Amino acid sequence: MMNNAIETRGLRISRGPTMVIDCLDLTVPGGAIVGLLGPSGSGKTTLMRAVVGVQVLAGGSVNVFGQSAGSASLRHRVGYMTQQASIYEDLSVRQNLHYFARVQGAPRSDVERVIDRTDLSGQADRLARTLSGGQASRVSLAAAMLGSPDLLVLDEPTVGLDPVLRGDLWAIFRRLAEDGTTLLVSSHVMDEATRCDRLLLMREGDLIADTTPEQLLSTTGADTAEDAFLRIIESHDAGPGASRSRRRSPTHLLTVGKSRAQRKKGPQ
Ligand SMILES: Nc1ncnc2c1ncn2[C@@H]1O[C@H](COP(=O)(O)OP(=O)(O)OP(=O)(O)O)[C@@H](O)[C@H]1O
Repeated sequence: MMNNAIETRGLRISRGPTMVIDCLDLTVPGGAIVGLLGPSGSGKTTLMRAVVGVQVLAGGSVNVFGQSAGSASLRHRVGYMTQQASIYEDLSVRQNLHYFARVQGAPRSDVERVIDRTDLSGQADRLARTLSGGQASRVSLAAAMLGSPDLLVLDEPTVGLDPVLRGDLWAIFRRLAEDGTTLLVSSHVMDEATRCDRLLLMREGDLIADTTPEQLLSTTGADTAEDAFLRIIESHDAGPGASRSRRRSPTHLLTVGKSRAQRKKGPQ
């Protein structure tokens, strides 16, 4: 039986005094680029931290390929690229990657493979501090790719990059997905939605839409992903006081999650 790449059930996470994610159910099948989109502060990083197993849970479960997130058996199957480039500035690109390969127990030969896959051959011997933002992002991505993980969790990998560099990174993501890697990619740039196979829209810790780029546009009638998301958010924010048909329209073909207030009212 094929395990889902990611499955959360009744997931609850508090950060500081705030319950950031409250009862999140999510299923992500493997082998695709899954966009995790939502405004700043909606809980994308928190969810990703739970998926890679570095976040304390207040309740519920997170499974990755059928194993509890963070378990030792997943160590080589999950790669994580954090929002901040985590590389040593006084080492070259190649030295950084040799260091991370050693820490992660990845084969030495992997270093040249990931340099090649991220188009860093021309910069391999340059000190990391001399790299542009786009090149530094690719080094972080290359480090996450060491050991050929089955799931790559990439937290806002394109933030701050110009459209050309963003396009280059998305081309790399697509090649990885074609080779069978599952990618969970967060962004708050809504036009990146169209580059994904599947979309999860988060808002204030809730999953408010689980859809595809095509479905997103066709069901909302919007011309752009940004407009479509705004329509979904408006519909969702109509809240429990709104009529059921109003709440579900125009996103009735999407899997729209219940808001926290709706969940507290119980099944409807
Ligand atoms: N270390 C922390 N302590 C307390 N609260 C936190 C902490 N980190 C995040 N939060 C809060 O948790 C909520 C979700 O934050 P999170 O970083 O997961 O959102 P995000 O969608 O990834 O945002 P962004 O797109 O800006 O990275 C926010 O309200 C944030 O203020």
